[in-house]
Amino acid sequence: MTDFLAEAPSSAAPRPSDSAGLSFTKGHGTGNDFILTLDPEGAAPTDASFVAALCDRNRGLGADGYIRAVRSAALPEGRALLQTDPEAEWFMDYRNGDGSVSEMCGNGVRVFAHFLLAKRVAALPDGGALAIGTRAGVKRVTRSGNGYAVDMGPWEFIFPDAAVARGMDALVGIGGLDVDRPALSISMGNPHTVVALAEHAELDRTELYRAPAVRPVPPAGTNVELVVPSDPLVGDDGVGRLRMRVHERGVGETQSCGTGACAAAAATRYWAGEGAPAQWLVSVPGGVVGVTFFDGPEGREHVQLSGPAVLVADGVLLPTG
Ligand SMILES: N[C@@H](CCC[C@H](N)C(=O)O)C(=O)O
Repeated sequence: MTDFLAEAPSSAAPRPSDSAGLSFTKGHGTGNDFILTLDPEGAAPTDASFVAALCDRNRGLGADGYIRAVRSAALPEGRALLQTDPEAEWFMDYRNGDGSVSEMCGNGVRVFAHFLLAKRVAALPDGGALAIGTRAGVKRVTRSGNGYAVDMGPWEFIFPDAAVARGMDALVGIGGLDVDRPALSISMGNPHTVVALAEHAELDRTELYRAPAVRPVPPAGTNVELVVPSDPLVGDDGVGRLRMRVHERGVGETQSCGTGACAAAAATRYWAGEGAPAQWLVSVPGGVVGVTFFDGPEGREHVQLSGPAVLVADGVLLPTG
């Protein structure tokens, strides 16, 4: 049994208050991995030191993020959503591996839906959608192939004036590349800075264990996506293709980032201009996710993310120290 809790600073590492321990499930979406806990009343620990110790790959269980499944009614953010969307019974309370809170996680929300269904606390009727509360609003998840598709809502420029005037709004210094690269800052509810590189060799030699130096940094920090559009960009099937690596805010380089894939496709589509496809496949180190742009019900363009969701193991975290 792990004793990592004993290594976290004692003042900052809340123990599971329940003597039965903290039940958790390990899951991933294209290698972006999470520790999930079913926490209907919102009582499980969220202290940043606890989360960082839990997610530590050498001294903890190891994960890119920690997700509590809390009833929306048990959290102020959730109660606010319930006023307009009473279907969103469950709230995805997402934290990065360093313990910081994020507004949204695209791979996480698919894994979250799969987790709720596996725990039989939610149901997804054939052809129906599961509404999930997040800090970036309510997301609707449906089944798609062997995985799930999520209506991620509209994408937005973070610095609209510069983005529209120049097609870029930031410069990014990246380890392993000698010259700063132009970038476009895009919000998927959480912030992203997308850099296009010309060649696969460049993408391969970038050092993403260090955070890229972004100027200007969006107000709440940013996730950085490096993309190489395929050549030709659009295949005979009318689908656009990209290869992507990502350095996530609050984590480091990860195998995949769903919101990052959406932002990367949105930026590349914007750069490609009129006639660019609505459907994209984004290859990440951990697999492939699909991104589709469509007209949302309120007349704004929405982004749909699709991909797999895998649950790996259940466990119980017992205090040992
Ligand atoms: N991997 C996630 C994004 C997780 C949050 C991100 N690190 C942030 O701080 O915004 C995804 O699949 O979208």
